[in-house]
Amino acid sequence: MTSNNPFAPPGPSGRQPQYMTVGSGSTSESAARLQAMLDEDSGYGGSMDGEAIDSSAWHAGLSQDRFTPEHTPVAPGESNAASENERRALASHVHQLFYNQNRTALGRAINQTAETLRKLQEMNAKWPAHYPTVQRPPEPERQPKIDVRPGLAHTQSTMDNHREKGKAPVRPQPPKRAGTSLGEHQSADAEAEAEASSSAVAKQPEPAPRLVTPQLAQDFSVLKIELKMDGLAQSEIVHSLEKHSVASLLDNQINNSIRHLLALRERIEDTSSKVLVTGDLNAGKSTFCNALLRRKVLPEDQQPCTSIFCEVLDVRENGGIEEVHAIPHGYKYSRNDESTYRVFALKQLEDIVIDSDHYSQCKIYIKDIRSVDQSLLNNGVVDIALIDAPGLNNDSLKTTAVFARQEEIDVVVFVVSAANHFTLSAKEFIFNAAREKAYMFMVVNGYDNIRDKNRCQQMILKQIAHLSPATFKESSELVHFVSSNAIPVAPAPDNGPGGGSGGSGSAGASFDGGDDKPDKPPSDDEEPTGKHGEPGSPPKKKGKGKEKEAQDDFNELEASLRRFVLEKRARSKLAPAKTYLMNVLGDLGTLAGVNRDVAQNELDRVTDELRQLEPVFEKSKKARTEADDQVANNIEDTSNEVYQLTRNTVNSSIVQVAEADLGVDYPGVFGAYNYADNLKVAMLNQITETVRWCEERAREKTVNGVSSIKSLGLLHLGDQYVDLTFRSEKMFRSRRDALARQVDFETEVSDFFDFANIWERQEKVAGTSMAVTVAGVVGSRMIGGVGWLDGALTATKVVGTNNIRRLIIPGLLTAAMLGVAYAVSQIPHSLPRRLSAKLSAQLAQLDYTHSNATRISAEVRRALKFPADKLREGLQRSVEHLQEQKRETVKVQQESEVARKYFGNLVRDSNDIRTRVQRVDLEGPAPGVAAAYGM
Ligand SMILES: Nc1nc2c(ncn2[C@@H]2O[C@H](COP(=O)(O)OP(=O)(O)OP(=O)(O)O)[C@@H](O)[C@H]2O)c(=O)[nH]1
Repeated sequence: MTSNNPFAPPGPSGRQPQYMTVGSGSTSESAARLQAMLDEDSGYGGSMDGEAIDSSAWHAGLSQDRFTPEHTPVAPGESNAASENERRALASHVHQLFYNQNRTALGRAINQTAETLRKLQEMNAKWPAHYPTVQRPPEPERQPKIDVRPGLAHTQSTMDNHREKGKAPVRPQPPKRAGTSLGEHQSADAEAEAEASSSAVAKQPEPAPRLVTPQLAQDFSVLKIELKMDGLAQSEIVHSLEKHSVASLLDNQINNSIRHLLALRERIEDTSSKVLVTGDLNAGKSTFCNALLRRKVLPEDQQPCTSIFCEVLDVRENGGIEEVHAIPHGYKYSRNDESTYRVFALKQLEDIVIDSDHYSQCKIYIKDIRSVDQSLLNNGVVDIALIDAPGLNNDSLKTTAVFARQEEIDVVVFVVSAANHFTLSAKEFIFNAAREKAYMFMVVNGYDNIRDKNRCQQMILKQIAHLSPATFKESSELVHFVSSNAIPVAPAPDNGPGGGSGGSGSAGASFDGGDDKPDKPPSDDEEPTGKHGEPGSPPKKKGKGKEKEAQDDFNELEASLRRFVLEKRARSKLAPAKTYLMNVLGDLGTLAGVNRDVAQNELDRVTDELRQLEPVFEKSKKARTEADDQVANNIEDTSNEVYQLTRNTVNSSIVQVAEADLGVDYPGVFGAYNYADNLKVAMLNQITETVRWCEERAREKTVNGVSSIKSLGLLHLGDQYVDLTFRSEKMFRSRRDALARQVDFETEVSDFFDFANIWERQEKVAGTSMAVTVAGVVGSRMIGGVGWLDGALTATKVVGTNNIRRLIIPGLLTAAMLGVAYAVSQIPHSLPRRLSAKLSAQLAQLDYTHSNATRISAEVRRALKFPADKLREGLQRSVEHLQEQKRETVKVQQESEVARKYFGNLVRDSNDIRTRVQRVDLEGPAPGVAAAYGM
């Protein structure tokens, strides 16, 4: 298409083609302003708290979804050519197509985003995501969920004061993943970002583990975690939260987000637009609604009557049946479920609207008697529902305010009495609603009653300027001074809502103005009615009657309202979805980016940790084996050594006990037996003492052994080695005096005379005679009891036959005496030997040496075994601990690997969806339209 195409917009067209204008020619400029106004409307249609619609690029164009009726009311003198109408109809269809395309694209994006969020939930359950906390600046206004009305600002400042004044709360130890958060291991980007930030931020206390930079936290809009706790700053609360708590908060947030996305999907799929008509009691709301419908549907009365919300819908939505569905309190309306409402005929409406005791609202299905191009309800493009609200008074003010905030309310029409102006309730309502919906459609009704119309306009506009500056700015388009009762309406159904301005019965054709028109015909000197406040706006033709003027004004209002509703629809339905999607996907991207980096950091950290852990683990295993061997050897060597030492020492002690100076004095032959007993005791003591000495040595060796085990422990376990107090005195507590009981031998006479030994000894001793020898021999025989005769014979042999007779008697005596004396004198020498020999024999029989050596070495072994076992346990524990650490680290490594991949993909996916959402152009002309019109 070229610029000379027959559909080219007439007149100088800026960004707004003229053929788009609905209504009189005089409104095109206003319409253009409305577009500009919509550009700036950041609150209207916003469905979420704080949800901002970035409409800076908004401009009116072909893309705008608007009703282009075949017989659009036009200003006098404007061409209403068929081609114009066709073009408008065509444009309307194209716009609808474009709207549908956008709606489908957004619907698909919503599904994908919800699915992505669900997957994030699953991931978050396995790998608790790191979450940037909201580190709110101290200004009270930054508190998003707290009323921004100045009066309430102190709420937040109190919290901050708490934070400043209160002592810093004790923060728990960081969770395990501490080292991996960007707060500590910032990625290059995050670092650059941190550097770019103010020094104040840099001076902030060390970011807590799971926090990322505050800047990132600020970026979050939808998935922001809001926490409130008295006296604690947000960040401090999150600081103190364990990672699973953060994860469950995020999970909760995701749930909310998914819920909201589904609500948005429902909303964009909903083809209807709801217009809430509210205002003071008796302002003429019902009359206004009836005028819009050109039919007397709602009861009008001079006294307050509407006390429930009455929603007027097109009859097609109820299968073509005109009726009223009254919804009792506590029921959620569902048209297909008759148990949720009660059905009444239209004529019963009068009774229903006042019955607020039983019903909360009602749905009125009516047939709009006007044609599709004139009808507001049945306009061929969008299903509009008109909601007549109860007059604002103390009871319903709150309810209406809540109602007005509902997402499905696209437009609020405020009806104010021209005579009464704004009441306190009205002001309060507008002030509150202005936060949600920046623009409001104002209908100043009952204008016919006003004589000084200029003054009235000025006063009302002044009030509007104060109450809703945005609306005031566009007052020419949004503020209308009309007389609703001047509009001819079709009569009420039989016995239906009575009173008011029932028309002649020919719908939309009769302009008789009704019975109760208070106006008299205008006089020439009367102020002209018409658009207010527009400099240079042409005065109304004076020749025409007031009725016609009032109808023109109302027509103008209708055109503006239709524009407002239809144009708003695209923004109020699609824009919140787009904005929310952009926000949530932006958040997802940020969250994913942060977590991808965290996962990467974590992966790097654990990989590094594993690299370091591997040799430590191997070393620990080796140490365990080595120390095990060393300890075993230590025990073996020590106990063997102790065994040998004991054995040798005790053996030699036994052998030498006879020679040892036992300190027992020989009291003489008469105390020989005592001497023998004492000797025995002394010998036993000597041997016992030797054993004790061995035990002492064994104790020393054990102490050495224990300390060498300790050094092994310290060497291999370091700090983890648990030192044990070794109390060596507890060793060898028993069996030390057992020997005396075990050894049991009697001293015999023969023990006193060790002849064999004496013989040996006398040869060595000088001066001993043969007689001694003889005496010894004889004596020994005699004493030995072998027989004295043998001894005598032997002596004969020795002495010789010749001397025998001479020597026999004295010699024998002497010899015997000498021998006995000698033997007796040898008792101190003989007895110890004999006793020691006997002792030795008995000890040998008792296996004394071996059993003591075994006992002592066993005790040593036992004493060493305890610390050795402890050391082994410690080493084993250390190995197991390292093994566990390794297992854990490998697990974290695998999880981080998975998380890194997942979040990497999430970054990509969320960006992809976001790009697609971004491409959904709610602002510019549809590409098809642009092409068709050569734009
Ligand atoms: N003169 C004049 N009277 C009007 C106009 N609009 C409505 N009225 C009358 O004002 C009275 C109240 O009108 P309603 O439409 O019932 O007012 P309402 O705001 O719906 O009242 P409630 O729903 O009870 O709050 C009726 O008697 C109407 O006929 C108007 O533009 N001019």
